[in-house]
Parts: sequence; C-alpha cells; structure tokens
Amino acid sequence: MAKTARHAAIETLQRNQRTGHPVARIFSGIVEQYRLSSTDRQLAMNIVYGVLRHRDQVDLLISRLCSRSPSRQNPFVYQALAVGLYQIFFLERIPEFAAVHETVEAVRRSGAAKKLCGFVNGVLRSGLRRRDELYELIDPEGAGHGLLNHPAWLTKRWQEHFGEQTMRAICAHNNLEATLNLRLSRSLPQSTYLKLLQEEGIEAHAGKFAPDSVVLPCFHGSISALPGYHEGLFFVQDQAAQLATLLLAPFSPGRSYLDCCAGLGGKTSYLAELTAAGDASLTAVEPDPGRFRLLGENLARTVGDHTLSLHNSTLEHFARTCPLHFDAILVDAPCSGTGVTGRHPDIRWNRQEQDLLFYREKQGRLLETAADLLAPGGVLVYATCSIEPEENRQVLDRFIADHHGFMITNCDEYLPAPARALVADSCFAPLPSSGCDGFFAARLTGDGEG
Ligand SMILES: C[S@@+](CC[C@H](N)C(=O)[O-])C[C@H]1O[C@@H](n2cnc3c(N)ncnc32)[C@H](O)[C@@H]1O
Repeated sequence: MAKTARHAAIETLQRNQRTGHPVARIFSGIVEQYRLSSTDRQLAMNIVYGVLRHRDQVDLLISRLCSRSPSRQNPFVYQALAVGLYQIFFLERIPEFAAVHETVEAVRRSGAAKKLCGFVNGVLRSGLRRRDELYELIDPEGAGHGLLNHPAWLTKRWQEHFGEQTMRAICAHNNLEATLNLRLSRSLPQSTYLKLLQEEGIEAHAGKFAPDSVVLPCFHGSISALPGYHEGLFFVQDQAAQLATLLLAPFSPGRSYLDCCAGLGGKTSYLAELTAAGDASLTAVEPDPGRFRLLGENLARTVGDHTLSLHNSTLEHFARTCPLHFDAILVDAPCSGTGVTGRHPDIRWNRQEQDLLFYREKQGRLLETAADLLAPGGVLVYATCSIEPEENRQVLDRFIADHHGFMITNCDEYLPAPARALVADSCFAPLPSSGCDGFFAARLTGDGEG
C-alpha cells in the first residue's frame, strides 16, 4: 500500500525515539523506501522537525486529551497523535480535515487495529473542538511559559552559564524554523546572486556577519534546484562555520593547510577558495566512508581542479604515517552539537549530559594529535558547534596546561568587523540566539607565531 507524508513522519519519529539515530539519516532511508514525491517529502520533513521543535507543547496537548500520559502510549500511536496535533495547532496551511483524516489514514495503513484508529481519530477531533482553550495552555507567552521544548538538563546548564534571559532567547530561537544559509563562490558577486534569486521569486538577503554569505529565510524547495548548484557556485554552510575558517589566515602562497575532520567538506572547500590565488597545498582527513564519499563529491562540485590530498582515515592513523608538517591546521572536532539544535532539533532529545565528557576526551586527543603535525610558527584552529564549556574552554585549558608553547591569540583581527561582536575572551563564540549557529573556535599559535 502506498505510504504517505504522515506515515513517513510517524515512522521517522518512532525510529528516532527507539534508536536515537539522527533524524536526517532515518528520514533519507524512509524517503527512499517509500518513494515519496518531493511535495510529500517536504511536508513530512516539516512535520518531523516541527514536532521535535515543539515536543513539550505537543506532549502537554496529548496529556490533556488522553487519560494515558505520552510515555504510556503505544509508541506508534503516540507519534501519530503528535503528528496530528502538530498539524492542527502549528501548521496553519493544512486544512483541519486533512490533518485529522490523513493522520488516521496513516495509522490505518500501518495495519493498526480498528480500535486504535478510532482512538487517534477521537483524540484529534477532540483537539479540534477544544482548540481555543488548548492554544492558551501551550502559549509560551502566557500559561505555557515553562514550555521550552528542550530537555531540563540542557536549559538548566544554559541558565547557569548564560542567565535566564539568554537561555530563553536560545530556546525561542531553536524553536523557529531554521534559515538556509549559503556560502557563495568567490567568483560570484553577492549582488549578482541575490538578483538571480529575486528573479526566481526566492526571498534572500546578504548574511549579517560573513562576507560571502547569503541567507534564504524561508526556502522549502530542493537545494539542487537553486541557481548555480550544478556549477558549484555555492555551498550550504552557516555563517559561523564560514567565519571559523577565516581564522586559519594568513592565506598566503606556498603555505600548507590540513583539515583534520573534514566531514562533508564545508570548511575544506572554503579553504580551497581562500587559498586559490596562491600555490597552497591542502590536505583533508575524514574517517567515515559515507561522509568521505560526499566530501569527494562536494569538493568536485565546488572546488574544481584545485589540488587536494584527501585521506579516508582517522586523524590518528593519518598522523602515524604522515611525514609532513603543516602551516595551518583546523580541528573541527566531533561534538555534542548543542549549538545547532535549532537546525537539528533531534540532537537536543538524543544527547545526555554525560556525553559532554566523552566528547571532551575525544576532542582533547584530536587536538594533541593535530599539534604534533604543526610546523614551527604554525596556526592551530580548534572548533566545535557546541556551546558547552566542557567541549570548548576546558579542552583548551587542558591542552595549554600540557603544551606551554601554545597560547590563544585574539580572533578579533581575523574576522570582519560585524563578526567581532561574537568574540568572547579572545575566542569566536556565537550563541544560537546571535543570528548564526552556536559555535566555538579558538586560534592557537605556538612559539614563534606564524
Ligand atoms: C564537526 S564534523 C566536521 C564538519 C566539517 N569540518 C565541515 O565543515 O563540514 C566532525 C567530523 O570529524 C570526523 N571524525 C570523527 N572522529 C575522527 C577522527 N578520529 N579523526 C578525524 N576525523 C574524525 C567525523 O566523522 C565528522 O565528519
């Protein structure tokens, strides 16, 4: 039987709850399995991300409308109720009838007993009838003031580190739909691309902080359909990630650069652009085979014939066999991702506080390994998309305590003027509420600074 957007949404949420695997990975498997049309894919993704961004509010609705609490519901039924109620209370463009009917139909097509379909139908209809009263209950500006849609351990530590007001601003930001951010190829003037988007009827503006960035505040289509995709004229990348790459300056001819944790190549490809004028050598390391394949594809699309040396291995393995030293090294370390839980809302529900200590150890080891590959007078940039001190300052403090030759140099002079407001204690440290992703980057230099 054909599967629909609602079924894909319910199934994705259920698998995410059961396995803790990233929603993006689960969803792309489901899209392929169900052969969803692009419209259904878009709707299903909106619903999944929306439910995760409004989890506390949706759970409160379920508690009010059912005698059983969310945790005691059958998992498929629980996610079906969440999907139905999210559409009724948050997606204005979906007609009420479709929200209820399509959700109940998805439950029926999953093979659920008639009684369960009737139960879901009854709860959703009751939600519709009591909509005004329930809206008030979940309104964060009113009765729902305590509903932050983040786990308590995370809001508690943000409150301690940043204060109540900033913690609330971060949560409010994370609960909004994320913008799409592009980094343009340096061969393409920002004004030309903005005009091109305008001609296509796509709303866009220049990024506030990063010089090569363009922000699409409400784009819902396919990225490969944007003008210039196939010509490699842009890379999807948040402004914070773009700015962190600038810290590897200087980009002068003849220097050698190493990207230790290249991932999908966002920063590698920017580095290739920044060094394109000179005769620089660029090396990138990424152990995950799937990411390494995409890294190759992304670089082929955006960087063209720039000479790059790519290694599908861990940094530790690479370091054991590499005879070279590098003038500038980027350690964009694996992390908890608490700075990007607006863009990836599943992260907030899948992480636990003790994960931070696991990451801290791994990040420390990667930084140590990278430092051994640094040429005298070189620059070492340490970065994460976490806003937790364990993964940022604590990693640096431990590293500097063991490596007396290293010190943190102020990021200020390597960033464009508007981004300097995002520097704290010499490090680049924007919070998610600042207008770009939450991020952390420090620029370290050894004896005889480069
Ligand atoms: C934060 S992501 C990097 C994002 C990337 N720099 C970008 O801009 O798109 C961290 C990456 O580190 C990789 N990684 C994990 N363990 C590693 C190791 N031991 N050595 C090198 N890379 C590692 C992960 O596979 C992941 O792709």
